[in-house]
Amino acid sequence: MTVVDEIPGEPSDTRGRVAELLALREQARRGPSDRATEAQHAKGKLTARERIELLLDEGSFKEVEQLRRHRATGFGLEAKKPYTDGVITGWGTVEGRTVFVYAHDFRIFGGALGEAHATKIHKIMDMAISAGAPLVSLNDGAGARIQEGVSALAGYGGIFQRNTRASGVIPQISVMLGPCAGGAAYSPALTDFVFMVRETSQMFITGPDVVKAVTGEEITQNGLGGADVHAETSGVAHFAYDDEETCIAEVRYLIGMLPSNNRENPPVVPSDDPADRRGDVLLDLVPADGNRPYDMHKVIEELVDDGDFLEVHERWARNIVCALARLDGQVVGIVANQPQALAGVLDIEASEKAARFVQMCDAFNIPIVTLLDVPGFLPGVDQEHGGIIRHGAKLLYAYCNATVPRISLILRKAYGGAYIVMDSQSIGADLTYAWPTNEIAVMGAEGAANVIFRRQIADAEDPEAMRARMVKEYKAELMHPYYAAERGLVDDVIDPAETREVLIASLAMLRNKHADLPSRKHGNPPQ
Ligand SMILES: CC(=O)SCCNC(=O)CCNC(=O)[C@H](O)C(C)(C)COP(=O)(O)OP(=O)(O)OC[C@H]1O[C@@H](n2cnc3c(N)ncnc32)[C@H](O)[C@@H]1OP(=O)(O)O
Repeated sequence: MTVVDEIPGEPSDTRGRVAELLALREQARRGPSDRATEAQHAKGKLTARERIELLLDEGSFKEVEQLRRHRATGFGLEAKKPYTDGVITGWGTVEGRTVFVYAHDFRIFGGALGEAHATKIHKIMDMAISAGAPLVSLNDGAGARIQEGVSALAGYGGIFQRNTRASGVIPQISVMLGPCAGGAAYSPALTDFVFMVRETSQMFITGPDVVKAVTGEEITQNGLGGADVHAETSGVAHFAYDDEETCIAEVRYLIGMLPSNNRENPPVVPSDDPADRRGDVLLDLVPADGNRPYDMHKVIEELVDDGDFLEVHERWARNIVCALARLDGQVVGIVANQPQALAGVLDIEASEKAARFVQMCDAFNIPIVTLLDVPGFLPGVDQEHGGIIRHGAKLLYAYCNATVPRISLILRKAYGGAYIVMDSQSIGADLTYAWPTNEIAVMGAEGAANVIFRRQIADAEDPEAMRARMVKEYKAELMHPYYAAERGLVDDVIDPAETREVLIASLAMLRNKHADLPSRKHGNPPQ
């Protein structure tokens, strides 16, 4: 394939040159062959350009290095030098705001990454960082291009380094739309959000063949690294959808909730939902009895603008809910215990999930609202041996480090370390509220009485009667709803129906909050 063969006009004048350019562009846009496009569609997948069209506002895409080709040799590569080199890069807009994008073209070398392909991605990442705009990768690639050896591996290194440098500076969103192996799976893991599509996208470090050779385990690609696995079990994916169209529409929705970079605030969308709307339904929705479950989603729905929220990691660690929503038009990150799953305890996965979310909110100037109804950390050998101490510490560290406005609200119980960790006043919450159903203590009354009145209970003629008396005494002394308010450890006890109004007024007061951390290279957070 040479340029000369394809010149439709006379190249010696400018019109001929322009005709040549248009022909080359058309060739690059079309891609390798109709057959390759049909094969891509037959797998239930869109082409890279079709995906970009769905992501960006109509007609806004500006491509960079469309005519780039590789210069690699060997293994027949000299004869196969397609334009774009298998990745389409550029920028456009989402709801009028600039967004950078790169999209692997699976029709070219299976979207595998060679040297030219990698440097195109490096360039667009550098542009996104300089311009201070989000970067979206539409991944459908087979990892390092085998024929290019170490050059391909080095290309990945350049991406990882830029992912890390861009972390907390611009939002980075990875959309997985095909089988992504090796390096193609690591870059997404460094980004803020990972989206996947069921059946057609997979992520793994080594595929099923290698797994079988090394461990003897037999498993399908989806069983090893499909969307459900990563959205429910591993926590690698934040979102999973049934088709590419819905997935990419949700990426657009998420972008609308995020600032373009860490120096901006998230976009405010004026809301018709009254700031002082009462939530009387909350009085019945949350049972006063701390042991009765309810769905925290319904509480969030009642509090936020128009009942709309975007749940992150919806199906992983369901005992904690992390969601982006708006209160009077302003984006907030909500972290809430879910009494409906594992009674809302904090365990290893819930701690990791919430820690990453809090960290993301803090990086991108999103105020955090924490809704507590937590019986404590989950006890057990598995949890202790699995490192609940260091995983729980991640959440503690993330909150302690966060300088965005932070408001916490205790709905019912908040016991022990979990109370402290979930944005208590003592670790820096700007405002803490409690409903009159709150119960804050080191532990539940039964457990507490068994420890501190052990001797009295053992020595009593009727130990059960003594235990009941001591539990009652402990509750009356320490577990009444105004114990914390009397000590200034919550700023106010509020009527649940007025929660929305209180949160909105508090956020408005905190809008210009400014807090500096001591100068340091970086912290050393628990891992
Ligand atoms: C640091 C790292 O990234 S290490 C990881 C290196 N990558 C890998 O080990 C993955 C190797 N590839 C695969 O396992 C499979 O190709 C899969 C799972 C990604 C996709 O499988 P399928 O959908 O069946 O596609 P298929 O295997 O036909 O590949 C499509 C085309 O891409 C090519 N291709 C696939 N992977 C690569 C690669 N890593 N390098 C170069 N070309 C590749 C195939 O040769 C094929 O080319 P052709 O159309 O000219 O025949």
